Amino acid sequence: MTLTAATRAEQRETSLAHVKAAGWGKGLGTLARITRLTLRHPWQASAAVLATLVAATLQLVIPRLLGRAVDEAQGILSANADSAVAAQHALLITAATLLAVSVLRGLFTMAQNYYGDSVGHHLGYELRLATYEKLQRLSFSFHDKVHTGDLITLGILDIEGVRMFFNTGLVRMVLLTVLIGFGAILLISTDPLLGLLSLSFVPFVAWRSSVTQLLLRSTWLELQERLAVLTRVMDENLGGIRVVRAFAAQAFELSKFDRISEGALNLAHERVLIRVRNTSAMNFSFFAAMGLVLWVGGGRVAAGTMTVGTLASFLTFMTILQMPVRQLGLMVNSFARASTCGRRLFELLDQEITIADKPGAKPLELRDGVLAFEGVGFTYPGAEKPALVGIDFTARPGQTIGIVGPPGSGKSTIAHLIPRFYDVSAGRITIDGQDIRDVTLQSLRRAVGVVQQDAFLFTTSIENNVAYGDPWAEEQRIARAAESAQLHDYIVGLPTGYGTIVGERGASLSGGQRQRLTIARSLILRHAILVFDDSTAAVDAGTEQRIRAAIRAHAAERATLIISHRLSSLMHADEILFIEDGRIVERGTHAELLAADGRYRALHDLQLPPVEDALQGAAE
Ligand SMILES: Nc1ncnc2c1ncn2[C@@H]1O[C@H](COP(=O)(O)OP(=O)(O)OP(=O)(O)O)[C@@H](O)[C@H]1O
Repeated sequence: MTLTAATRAEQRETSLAHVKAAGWGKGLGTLARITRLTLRHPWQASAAVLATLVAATLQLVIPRLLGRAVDEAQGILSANADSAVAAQHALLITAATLLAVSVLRGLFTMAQNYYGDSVGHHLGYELRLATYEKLQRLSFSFHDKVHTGDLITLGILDIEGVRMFFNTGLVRMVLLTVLIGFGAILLISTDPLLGLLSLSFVPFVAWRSSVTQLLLRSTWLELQERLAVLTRVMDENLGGIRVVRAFAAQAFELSKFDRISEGALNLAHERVLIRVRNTSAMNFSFFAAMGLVLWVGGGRVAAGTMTVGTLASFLTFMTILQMPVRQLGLMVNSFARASTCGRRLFELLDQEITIADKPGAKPLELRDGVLAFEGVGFTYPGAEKPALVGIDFTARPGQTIGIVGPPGSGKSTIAHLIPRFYDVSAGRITIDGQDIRDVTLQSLRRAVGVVQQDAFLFTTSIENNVAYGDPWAEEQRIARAAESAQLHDYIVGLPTGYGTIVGERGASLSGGQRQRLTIARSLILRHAILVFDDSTAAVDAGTEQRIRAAIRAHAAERATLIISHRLSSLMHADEILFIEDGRIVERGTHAELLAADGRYRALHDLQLPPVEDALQGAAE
């Protein structure tokens, strides 16, 4: 799924024409699925619908009672003293009934809102959890394609669109059907002409309010898009604040922000205009209809063919009906929004998880921890050229394999295949003879530790960052891992030591300190196989040597892979693989590769002039 493109395309799917073009069938399928999800809460959903039915019926009774009250009041005025008492009594009963019906209607409307919202909130909670869980399990090939921002939008705005559907779409539909449907029957059966005149504003207001809401929705989506760009610009500006200041680019950044901000302002202005224009048109049609009813009805009252009370009940009914009819647009909007948001959300929830446990997969049985690549080939999904071809090597416990090669040659790809971030396209990878695709992911990832190029840290204490893989690790273990990563002395020198909170993504630490913290995070877990993917690039040579010595002490019982651009990081390895264009083009020990006088030798002479080499050798 290319969500970025889909998002852009679907965000325009908002005007009436688009809703039609999108195909009612698919849209209805999505709405049916949302409805099925809401039915997982049958009690609350039934209570909401029942309360709506009762509230709407009671609302229909109010104009009748009011009309009767008016007739009774008129009766008091025109009656003699005796019958006036009886008429007053009747008016009191009608007034009390009216009050009771109004209070009951209020209570049932409260219940309708409470249960309607409750179903929506439960659904929102479930969908948020399901989405987050899915995102945790989806393979990297999915995350490579989809922009993180789009996933966040999906997790917030789209779930909101689906969540609101029950109350603002379905429940409102029940309310409007009862009010308009039964109301029309009541009015027309009382007086066909006056009934039709009373309802004459309904089609126009329903049409205008639906079109307005769809227009507002399309501009709302555009506004969201512009605000998202504003957020991105601000985020980038703050993230790259040092670059901006260094290039004295504040004025440029400000004008960029101002331009997008102005676009958002214009759109907001457009929205206000749409709303104001349509509200005026709807008000006009309503009052025109009311004028007609007063004119025709007034004539009938004057001719004595209709009571004042009946005319009053027509006018009251029109007033009551006005608001729900205007809300028809909100209902149509809710249907359109739920259908778009739901389709996007379900597309994500239905994504196939390509990297998953095979049915009946067993945990990895670790005996020695021998890692073997057997003729491994790999092509990234959608890529034309393979990233790796025919990779063969074996790493035994206590052994170190060094991997070196030019940028983009496929070194990190080798690291990503071992914990199954991706599955091989050819050949196989085994640990102690077991194909890693046949064992459970959990057991595999417990056995393999990858210290990644990108030293990502969480905004929490240093202690929590080191113990991320094992939150129950004791203090000594945490300190020992930090010591091996040559970070302990620095940490204890901090005023709050291991409790120091690292800033956003570790911003308060230097690049080298961040890398050493991620090394400590991996060392604490005692993986059977450890992979360092260029993870000491930001560490000075002296510190790196000390880390290497400490790792070697740990590595006595594990297989280690070191990927690096810096030869000094891997020249001590038992076997060094020189990768180019995804193939091993040279292999051997440091001495063998120097003697071969090939690419490795050329890189060596470039990086380590003879004097430094001698010093390195002495330090080993
Ligand atoms: N997620 C991805 N999707 C598609 N192609 C990718 C992806 N990641 C890497 N590649 C491509 O695969 C090839 C190998 O990339 P890889 O990251 O393994 O190289 P590398 O040797 O580790 O590079 P460097 O030394 O710069 O880190 C490159 O051509 C790269 O563009």
